[in-house]
Amino acid sequence: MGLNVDIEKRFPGFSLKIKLDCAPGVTGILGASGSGKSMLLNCIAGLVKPDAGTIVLDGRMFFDASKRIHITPQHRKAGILFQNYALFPHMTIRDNIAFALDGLTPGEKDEKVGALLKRFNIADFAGRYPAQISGGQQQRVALARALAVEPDILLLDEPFSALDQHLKTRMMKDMAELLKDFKGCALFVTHNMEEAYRLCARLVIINSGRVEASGPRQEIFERPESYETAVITGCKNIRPAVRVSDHSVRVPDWGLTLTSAMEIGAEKGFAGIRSNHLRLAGEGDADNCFAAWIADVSEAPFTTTLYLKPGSKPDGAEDYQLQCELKRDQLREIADFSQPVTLHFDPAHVFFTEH
Ligand SMILES: Nc1ncnc2c1ncn2[C@@H]1O[C@H](COP(=O)(O)OP(=O)(O)OP(=O)(O)O)[C@@H](O)[C@H]1O
Repeated sequence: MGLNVDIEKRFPGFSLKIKLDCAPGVTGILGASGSGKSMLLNCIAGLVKPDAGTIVLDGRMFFDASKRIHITPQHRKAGILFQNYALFPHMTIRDNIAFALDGLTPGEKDEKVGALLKRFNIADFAGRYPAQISGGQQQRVALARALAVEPDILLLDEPFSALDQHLKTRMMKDMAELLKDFKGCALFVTHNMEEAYRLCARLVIINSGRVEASGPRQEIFERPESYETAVITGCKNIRPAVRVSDHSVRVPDWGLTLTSAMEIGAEKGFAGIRSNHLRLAGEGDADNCFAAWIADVSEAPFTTTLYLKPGSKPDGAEDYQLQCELKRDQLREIADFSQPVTLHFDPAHVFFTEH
């Protein structure tokens, strides 16, 4: 059971070559802009035809280039939700939802659409056109339409990116509920690490049309195996490093030798620590403590990021090499800090990737 993709698609200047096996559940797809995430979803949905390979869902062949099998999008029973909602502008909300329902009597159709309108709290606008409702309401209509076909697979391509923060939080909660009840495979493309972490049990990292890494989300975040995986999952502090011993690495750019709880296997690679794991040293921190100067400070509603230079005084706000993200209440404690501050690189969170 699950989704098995092994495809190639070539364009001038870009090629997608993806091999991927997804178990039922939510798989997050992360990757830089232009890395091929939407193209992958479009191939699975049947909107783009690969040049070679196979796509199989729960044993059903969607696509097999060698046997010339290419099931139409309508017959794949994929629930698709794209970032721009893709509602038909000339159809009412009710007709948009009913559009994909084949093989039902008018009575059955009405009953089904009525239930979806109610479930997604959009019954009041059933007779309006997409341009006459808000972005959040449009997104709920698109979700209702995606679920109308009772999909075997859900393909969600940055579904919240056009929503404001308040709506995004609400939709994310609704989506989490919905995905909990969904028994099939769901692929969820996002650039947002919080969304990826909250909604996805597993992650696939796409880099230049290839699978860079895949695995349980915690593993991917805690122990990225490549520089690209670390950067794509949002790591701000990662630099070339040289192995010193089984558990220590030298990072020349930072002028530091760090201890890591993880065993360091290769001679050369990259050492990193996520900005939320880099802390100001407290009592009892002994290993991995180093002096650093604050080059700049950036405040968000609940967090503050310090831009730091280890060792010597910075020449200006841009002269920093490390980022340390603190919660607001932590900041209060350091309101009177004197410089340089002492940073603590928790060995449990210092990771090392091979080249
Ligand atoms: N029809 C096409 N012809 C040629 N190249 C294309 C075509 N469609 C997409 N591409 C290219 O394929 C690459 C992957 O595009 P895709 O939309 O899958 O990226 P993405 O990872 O979804 O990006 P984003 O995060 O910005 O949405 C891009 O470089 C894009 O320019």
